[in-house]
Amino acid sequence: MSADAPNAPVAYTLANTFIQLAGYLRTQPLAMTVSIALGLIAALLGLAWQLGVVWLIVTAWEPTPDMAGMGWAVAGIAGLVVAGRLAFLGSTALSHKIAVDVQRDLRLALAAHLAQVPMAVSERYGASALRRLVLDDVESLEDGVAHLVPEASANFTAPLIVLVVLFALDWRMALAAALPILLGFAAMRMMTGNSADITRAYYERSAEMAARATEYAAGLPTLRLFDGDGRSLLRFRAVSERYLAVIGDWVRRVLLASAVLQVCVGSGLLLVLPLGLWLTARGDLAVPHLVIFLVFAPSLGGLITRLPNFVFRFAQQGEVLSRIDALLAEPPLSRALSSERPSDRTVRFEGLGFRRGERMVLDQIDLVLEPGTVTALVGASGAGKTTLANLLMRFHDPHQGRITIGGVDLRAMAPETLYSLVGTVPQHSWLFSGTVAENLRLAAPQSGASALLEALAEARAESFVARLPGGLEARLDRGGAALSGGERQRLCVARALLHDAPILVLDEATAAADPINEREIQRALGSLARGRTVLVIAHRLASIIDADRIVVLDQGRIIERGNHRTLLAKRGRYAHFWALQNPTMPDGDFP
Ligand SMILES: Nc1ncnc2c1ncn2[C@@H]1O[C@H](COP(=O)(O)OP(=O)(O)OP(=O)(O)O)[C@@H](O)[C@H]1O
Repeated sequence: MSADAPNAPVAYTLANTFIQLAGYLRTQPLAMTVSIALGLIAALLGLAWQLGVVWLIVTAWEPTPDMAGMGWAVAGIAGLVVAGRLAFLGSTALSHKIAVDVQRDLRLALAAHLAQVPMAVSERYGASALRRLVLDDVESLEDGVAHLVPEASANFTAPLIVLVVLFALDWRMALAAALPILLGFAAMRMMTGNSADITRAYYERSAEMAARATEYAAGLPTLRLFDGDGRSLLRFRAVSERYLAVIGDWVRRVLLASAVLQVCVGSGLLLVLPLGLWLTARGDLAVPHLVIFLVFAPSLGGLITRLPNFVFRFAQQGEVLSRIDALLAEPPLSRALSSERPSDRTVRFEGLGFRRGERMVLDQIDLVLEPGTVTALVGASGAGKTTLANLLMRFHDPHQGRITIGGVDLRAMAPETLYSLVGTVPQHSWLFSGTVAENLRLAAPQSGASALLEALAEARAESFVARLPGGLEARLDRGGAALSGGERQRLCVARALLHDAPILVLDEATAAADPINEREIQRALGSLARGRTVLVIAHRLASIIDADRIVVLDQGRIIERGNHRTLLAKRGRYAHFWALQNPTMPDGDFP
């Protein structure tokens, strides 16, 4: 849901965002009601002490002022001021507490939602945008929840009450007091245009800059080698300049608008004072009423000076909320759960098709992975191997056909069931910031230290983990950046061993390893694969010559299948790949 229709009136923007923000607060209705009520009480106490000031002025004007009464009034005013401040502090303290809870719940909701939507969604957003959304955007809601909702309730209610009371006292004077506000509104609207447009442009440019900065930092080693003339720096500069242009435009408009506003606010008394004196001289306005107008008319001016700031902050919140809502509105993978249990561990791809845009990247795939067998996927880059493996892990749902395990469609299977059946050692071994043990227990939370060490030994990772300071309790930061690619991969093999899923997806699991590491990993994978149903993607054909079945993909279709010997004998695409990778091996000389 968009926070703001294009060119929507300011009041619509404010009300819409207010309602959206309030929607996020519905989990804490009592706390929020108390916070808003305290804000209102603070505003009413503010009006009350100003009325006290009116009474003091009128009393002091009398020929024989009531000195004792004035003394009490001063004490009362002081009390009201203090009580007003306390009520306001109570309101914001409570709203800050609510903001922290709302932010925590929202981050958890976003993380949980991201785990349920197709991977295509996170691919579309990109890591930088998702990080901004979950961290920065949710963080910036603090302003909306902790400040804007209670402040807006108080700051707008009090002037509205004042306006109603002033109109009840004397409509001509009230109109004179309100006229600068109406002029100010109109001028501000003309100067700033649609503040939602400005904040959207601001966000887009700053997101572009963040993405470029991340890309620049990540690509520095490559850029140093290839970018001697600093072209990429120039590109980054162009992005920064676009960002500065948006800020410059905004500052110019705001400066002009606020100058106009100051004039309007300053002119408030210019109308009220002469009109009031004239009406009083004619006997049309009582002196106490004149004093009320003189005291309260400037507070209406105060409202309008705060308004641009409120409008901008509300528009900013509206933008943030629309981004968060858009992500939460991404439909999750379907969960048409079936009570049927998989009858066995046979995996079937039946008439499978998957599109990227208009292009079929997998088409008419029929394939059976028999329990306890190893099936290797082979094919040129872009043939669809990773996509097929990802579909088995249900990162996406197929557009045609289906995948079943033991006769049950993946779409009807509870995610817990699916992920207890299917494990993986991914292409890019992923470790999170935490200890080695915590990383391993992600797969099997209940495992004791001895089970972890056993898995590490089987994954040929025991000796390098023992060398880390703290061993199992050694901390891994930045995705395990301090480890080599092969070491990270062996930890992932250990994690997969602990996961103990009967079906395993291996995506180029030895790609990151040196020859010694590779031998170690092959051994580790050998133990991992034993007795399991394995789907392996391997570019190096030497590592899959013992596979029970090799499937050759080309542009999303299966073009050959068989074992190493039968495929070589066929002298088709697989034999061609083999010859390319093993040029020294004579034709027909099979290992
Ligand atoms: N996120 C994406 N968005 C759009 N197209 C994609 C995306 N990921 C993959 N593709 C396209 O889908 C097709 C299949 O890609 P896939 O990664 O499955 O191939 P692959 O055989 O695993 O290639 P490689 O061996 O290079 O990893 C390719 O044409 C690729 O360009």
